[in-house]
Amino acid sequence: MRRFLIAGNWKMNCGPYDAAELLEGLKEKKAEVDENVDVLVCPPFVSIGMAVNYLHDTDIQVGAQNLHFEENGAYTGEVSGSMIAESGCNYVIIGHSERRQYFGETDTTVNKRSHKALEHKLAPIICVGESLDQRKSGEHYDLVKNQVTAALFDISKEDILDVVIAYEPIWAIGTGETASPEQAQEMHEHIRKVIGGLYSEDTADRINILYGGSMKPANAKELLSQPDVDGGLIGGASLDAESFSEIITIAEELS
Ligand SMILES: O=C(CO)COP(=O)(O)O
Repeated sequence: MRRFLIAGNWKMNCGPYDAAELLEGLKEKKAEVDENVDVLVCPPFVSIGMAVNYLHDTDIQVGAQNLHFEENGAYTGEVSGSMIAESGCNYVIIGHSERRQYFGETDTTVNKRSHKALEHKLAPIICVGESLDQRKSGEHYDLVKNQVTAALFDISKEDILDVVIAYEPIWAIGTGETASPEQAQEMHEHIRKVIGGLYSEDTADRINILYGGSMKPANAKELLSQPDVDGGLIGGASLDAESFSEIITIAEELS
C-alpha cells in the first residue's frame, strides 16, 4: 500500500551552478523512476527554480528544506509556504535536527510549520530523532513519541495522510554511523504505533516513515527491507548522482 519515497536533503550545498551539474548527472541516470517509488530532491531555496526547470520532464520531484509559518510580511530572510508551492515544490522538510540544534526550532514551531505546509498542499516531511545521550539514557522512545505527538497537534485525520515522518537519529547524521536495520525498524514501528494511537491503525499503515542518517548504497538494501522503513531522507549520498541513483534503484528492486 505504501510506496517508497527516496528524498535527497542537500542541506546547505549546491548553489545554482553546482545544482545544475548534480541534476544533469541525476537526470542522465534516473530520469524515469519505477511507478512504485517516489523520488525527491530538496535543494537550498536559491536552487529550487533551477531544479524545477531541470526536472520538469522527469519523474523526480522537488521540495524545500524549511518554510516560515506566517503567510507573508515583515520577516526578513524567511520564505513562505505559498512561495515554495508557487516555485513548483510539493514537499518541505520540517524540524530537521540541524534546525532544532542551531536555529531554535521547537516542537511548537514544527507544528506551526506543518500546518502551514499542509495549507499550501506541501507534504511536510517532519523530522524526529534522538541524540546519543538520549539513546544511552533510554529516553529515546518517549522523546520521539513526544516529538511526533507535538508535531501532529491539531492536524486533521484527512491532512495526516499527506504527512511524512523521517526518523533521523542525530548520532547517525553525517557521522558515517548508521542505525542498525533492527534499531531503525524498532523505532519506525514505535512511530507507527504512536500515529495509530493518535489517529487509527489504518491511518498509521498509510503513512510513510523514512529513515535518515548515513543511508548510502552499501546499507540501503538492509534498511529499506525493514517492514516499517518506507524510504530514506538522504544527506551526503544525495550529493553524488551515482550514489543517489543507486539507492533509487535499490528501492525499485525492493518494491
Ligand atoms: O540529515 C540527514 C538527512 O536529512 C542525513 O544526513 P547524512 O545522510 O549525511 O547522514
